[in-house]
Amino acid sequence: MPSRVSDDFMAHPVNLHQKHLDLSSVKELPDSHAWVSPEELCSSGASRDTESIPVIDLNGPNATKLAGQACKTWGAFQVTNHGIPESLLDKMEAAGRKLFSLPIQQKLKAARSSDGVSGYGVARISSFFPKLMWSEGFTIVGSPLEHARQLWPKDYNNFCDTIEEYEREMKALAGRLMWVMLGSLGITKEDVNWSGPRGEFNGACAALQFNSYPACPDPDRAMGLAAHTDSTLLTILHQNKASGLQVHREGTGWVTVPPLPGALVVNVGDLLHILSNGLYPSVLHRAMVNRTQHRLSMAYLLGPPSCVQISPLSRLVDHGHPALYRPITWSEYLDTKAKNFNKALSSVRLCAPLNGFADANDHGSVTVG
Ligand SMILES: C=C1C[C@]23C[C@H]1CC[C@H]2[C@@]12CCC[C@@](C)(C(=O)O1)[C@H]2[C@@H]3C(=O)O
Ligand SMILES: O=C(O)CCC(=O)C(=O)O
Ligand SMILES: [Fe+2]
Repeated sequence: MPSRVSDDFMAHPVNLHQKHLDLSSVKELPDSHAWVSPEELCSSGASRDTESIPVIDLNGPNATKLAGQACKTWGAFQVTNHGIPESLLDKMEAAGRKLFSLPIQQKLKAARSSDGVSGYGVARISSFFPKLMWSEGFTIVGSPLEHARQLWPKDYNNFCDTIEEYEREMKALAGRLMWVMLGSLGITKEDVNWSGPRGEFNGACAALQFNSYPACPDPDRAMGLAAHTDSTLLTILHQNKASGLQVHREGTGWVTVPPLPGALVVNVGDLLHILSNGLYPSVLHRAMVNRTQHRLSMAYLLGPPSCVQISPLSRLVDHGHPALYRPITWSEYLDTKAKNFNKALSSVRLCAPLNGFADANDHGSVTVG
């Protein structure tokens, strides 16, 4: 997946030394990481957080209906009773903590290459912003073995075993969630031929992303992970007990998603937005940082099999509801995202909305700071 440094980034070159700062040892927010100036800070109002995304019991009798409502109105929900053992979530969190606490020189041995997807580094979307984010990430696509070996030459097996177990469990949960979410639209296994004979999404591609947000000396002026939508069908996110995830809703603004012990956050991604012909809008979200706690999150990013062209499901398309998006594969979409970032979804759109307003997901006007 080639990514091209954006013109915007070129206009704001970043000092390469600062690109790999050891954030946990920085005592004062450097200008390279200051998203908000002291003057702006005085005038910016705090968000109220009077409501948040629904919490859905996956084994509850209304799970399908509630998930459908949540996807339509928020593009996200939290799920409980999902069947992922808490001990596995704890093990993954510990694995992430161990990884990010390595010395920076060690982490850089597993650095993501400029044209690669896997490895250690800043968020891929960094190139679209003039300032750096207060975070570091580690992406796994396929086997983690090579990078784990570079990080822990003598002791990489534990990490790989934990990742493998987590991916297995997440794959099963992601398939189950897909059917809960699609089921609410009346979609059945026959409507999605690439889901396989038993609808297990066996050929699906996925990525795993660890995010680390060290405690920050000036959190109100920093940004953990800038506002974005995920280029996925769906994303299953686990956050540790430090809050920071916010989702955006039209008319409401930014809303915090509080960490609930044992719960997982489910986000609608751009490809499910396309598949549902816009009925489930992908959710704009971001991560904030805080002064005292180290925040960790891990995302399981589910995509379709690489050869599959994703387009609006034919059951959702008729005379009154024309297909709004052209067919596109996941890797083609990731390329488009790497070039166009938050304009990627509208660049795949076939016809402009009748009311003349922007696509529900075309968040070009939302301020990210
Ligand atoms: C499969 C994916 C999805 C990616 C790219 C690639 C691997 C890493 C994913 C993320 C994870 C962090 C946010 C994001 C915006 C980023 O910078 O890297 C995601 C991006 C996307 O959803 O577009
Ligand atoms: O850290 C978080 O809560 C958000 C992470 C995220 O959005 C991502 O990895 O795509
Ligand atoms: Fe995300």
